[in-house]
Amino acid sequence: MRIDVLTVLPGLFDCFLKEGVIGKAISSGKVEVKVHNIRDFTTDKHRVVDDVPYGGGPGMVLKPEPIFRAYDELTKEGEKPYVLLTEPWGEKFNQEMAVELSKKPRLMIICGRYEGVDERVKSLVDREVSIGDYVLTGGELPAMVIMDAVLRLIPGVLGNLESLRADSFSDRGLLGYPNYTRPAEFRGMKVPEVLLSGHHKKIESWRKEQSLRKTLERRPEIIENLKRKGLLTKEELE
Ligand SMILES: COc1cccc(COC(=O)c2cn[nH]c2)c1
Repeated sequence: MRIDVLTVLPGLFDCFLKEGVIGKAISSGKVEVKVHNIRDFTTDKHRVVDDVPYGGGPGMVLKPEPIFRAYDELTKEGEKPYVLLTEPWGEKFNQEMAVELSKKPRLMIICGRYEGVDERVKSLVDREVSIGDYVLTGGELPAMVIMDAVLRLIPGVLGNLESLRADSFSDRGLLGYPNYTRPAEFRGMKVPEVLLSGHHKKIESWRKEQSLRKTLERRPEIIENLKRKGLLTKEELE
């Protein structure tokens, strides 16, 4: 997968693209992520990327020209990217969308900022995406959240150990089961016996039950959603 990011603050991505699983996925060439400074696509001396809103009102709006110039330049060759725009009022990002996006050969993420982008930029956008109902100073962190969730789903990125994690749970948006590691007892708190039993079938069903119970308690709408989509097996429904 190739991802092009358009932002006025490219420096925010430096650590994210160097460290951890994401850093390895890029250095190994499994994925390609290029961060572009929108300012590099301005033509005026002051490299202006924003301007005051028509109709008045507070703040500034990201101008269309530099973004369109960047889009034209970056889409001259290769596959057309699936374009995301990060803004607070977009479609809510979730694991289902992460799975869908992980199958695209090429993404472009335009990071909103200030009061937002000029509306005409949306003619380039396939999906306006929000990571939550709150307002940040810029769409760069949401872009990193989206890339993190998407890139970890690319085959080979997580490596075989982690990818064996019961992703059939998180892929369906179910909450995770409790995790324990040594010691078996710590400050009087014991690890559940079943996890020490070595009985894999019992352990698997205990984890599934824990995950479903926690999801039903904290996020019943996820269970309802999965029921409606027929994504819960009948024994899971019991
Ligand atoms: C008016 O403030 C704006 C305008 C445009 C972009 C942003 C940054 O994005 C977010 O705040 C966001 C994205 N998903 N969830 C929150 C803020």
